[in-house]
Amino acid sequence: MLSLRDVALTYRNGVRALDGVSLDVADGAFVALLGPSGCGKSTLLRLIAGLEKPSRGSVSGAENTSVGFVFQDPTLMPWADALTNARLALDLAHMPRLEADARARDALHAVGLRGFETALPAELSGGMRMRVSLARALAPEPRLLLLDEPFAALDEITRFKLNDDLRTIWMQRKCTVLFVTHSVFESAYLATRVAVMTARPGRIASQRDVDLPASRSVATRTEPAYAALARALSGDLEQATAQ
Ligand SMILES: Nc1ncnc2c1ncn2[C@@H]1O[C@H](COP(=O)(O)OP(=O)(O)OP(=O)(O)O)[C@@H](O)[C@H]1O
Repeated sequence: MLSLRDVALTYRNGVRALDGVSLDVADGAFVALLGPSGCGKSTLLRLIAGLEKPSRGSVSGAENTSVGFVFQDPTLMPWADALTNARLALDLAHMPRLEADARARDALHAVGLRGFETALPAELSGGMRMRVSLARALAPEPRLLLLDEPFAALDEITRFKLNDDLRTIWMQRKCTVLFVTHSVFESAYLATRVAVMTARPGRIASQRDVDLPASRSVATRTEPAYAALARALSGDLEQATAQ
């Protein structure tokens, strides 16, 4: 569905963020992008979303697809309640209020925020604010969901819960997910495939299919197969960073 071929991007200040990225993401896949700090993971997501143009190579497959974007920071409008925040993209698309409200409410329910429609961001915890941000991305029912280290700033308990909820949403909505993370464990837990990036200028150094049962839970985190995968990915990451 989504295909990147030999993509390079050099910023105007001369920083070579990416060089030679090739990646295919099948319809319905959950791909984790794992890489060291500053390797160009965010740049890669912005390219896919059409927010940047490659200096070389091609990005295809996402042009006519609805895309949802979730950033590390929830970036909510502080004066607006959860429902209004979740409705933002629908309002910008001039969707009739009744339908937009229904869709935003559905999205808030999907992320576990039933009953918090009228809460302001300041009245919500960090995890709940991230849930609103996720609902805002989900409300237009995108086929492709791009997440840029969305849970990095959250405590471990909250992050684990959001990991499970994101897996459930992905399975229910059957969308394609591209998830950027620094965490070997998070990538192994979430994805169907993990693509490991090199240090800057970033490219895909290796990819590994995640051969764990589709249903993942707290028990997964202590299974030998999960530990073995995390160990293998740590090795991949070490090798990629040395390149
Ligand atoms: N708009 C820009 N102009 C110039 N340089 C940029 C721009 N955006 C990013 N960079 C540089 O490009 C490189 C890659 O940045 P990017 O944010 O894509 O990396 P990242 O892997 O997501 O980093 P992190 O994991 O730290 O969030 C960095 O060195 C960054 O400073």
